[in-house]
Amino acid sequence: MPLFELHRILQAYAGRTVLTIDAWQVPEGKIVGLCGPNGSGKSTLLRLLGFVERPVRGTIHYQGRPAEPYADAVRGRVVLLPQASYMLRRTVYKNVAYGLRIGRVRCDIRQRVGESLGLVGLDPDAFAQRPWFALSGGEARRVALAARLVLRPRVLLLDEPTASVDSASAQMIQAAALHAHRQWGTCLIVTSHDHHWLQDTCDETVHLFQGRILGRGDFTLVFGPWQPGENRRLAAPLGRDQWLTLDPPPAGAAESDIAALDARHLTLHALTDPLPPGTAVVEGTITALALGKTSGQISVSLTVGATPFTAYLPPEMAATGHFTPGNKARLAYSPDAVRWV
Ligand SMILES: Nc1ncnc2c1ncn2[C@@H]1O[C@H](COP(=O)(O)OP(=O)(O)OP(=O)(O)O)[C@@H](O)[C@H]1O
Repeated sequence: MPLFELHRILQAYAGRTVLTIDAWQVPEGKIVGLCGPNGSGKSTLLRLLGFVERPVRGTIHYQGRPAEPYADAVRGRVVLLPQASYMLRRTVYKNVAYGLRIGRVRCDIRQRVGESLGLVGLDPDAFAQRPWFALSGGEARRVALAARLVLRPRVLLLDEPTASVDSASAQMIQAAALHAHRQWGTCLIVTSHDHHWLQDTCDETVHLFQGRILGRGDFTLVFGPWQPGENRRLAAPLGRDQWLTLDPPPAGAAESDIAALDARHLTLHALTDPLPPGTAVVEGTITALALGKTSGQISVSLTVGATPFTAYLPPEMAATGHFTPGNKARLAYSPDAVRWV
């Protein structure tokens, strides 16, 4: 049975639709990443999954049953860490213990609070009695996470958990979330712009764009503006002498249309390699490599002009040593493999 099952979801604010998901399922115990540009609906989706907000239309089943915001079945079990987490005007200890107290969880509260602070790398002796205002931004973020971990939730929804914290705090936040996953089987659903972290950590990554799920995996978005190119194709300038050429959308060319290229449809080539027939090509500089946690797939980030692309590197090609950060490489694609969004 899926942990979450979304059916014909629509969310709108002040009459403006910001999220539409026809059908989507999240399996038990997984780590799912949500990525996509600003405003694509990631936080909105997390709020719906966290049952702190009701969709305008559609149903969300949790463990096979339709669930409502703040229902008993989800309270304390499905827990959201929002981007801007609110702290009670009390000590760190009281902030972390709060969820246990209001949920009347039977446990040794002092021990659990100490454990949770330890998990996020904060020494309970030094931090438990600190007032809420005597914390740095990174410490406050970790206290907010400790206040969720103390509940040992079934689902932990993390909205940009490592945004605007330093790398040491980010590592502690990531390690604490993974501890929950390993120790208690907590399902993690994480939004992040840190592509490499998602790649390293997640069983699957879902790409959102303009309030819709584009698909699983990595996509490159090309925003145009589109111009008439050769063979009745459209072309978008990417950089000096670099053009992405695509077949026009079926409804006709619109300058504002956005193209999505699935990383699975891009192939990487060294500059001297022959190219597959019928493909178009762009040349870029490799900026990073990452190894997918479950897929074992090596993903390569390249920039072509200012546009970041992601492609997958077959293991036999990795051994050639061509595809390392700083090197140039070519990306071949079939112009009819593109999706217009
Ligand atoms: N409470 C609200 N009232 C009105 N509009 C909202 C509200 N919350 C979100 N929106 C709008 O919904 C859209 C999706 O916002 P959301 O925060 O879900 O995007 P996001 O992908 O999380 O963005 P970011 O990466 O910037 O955090 C945006 O256009 C935003 O302005």
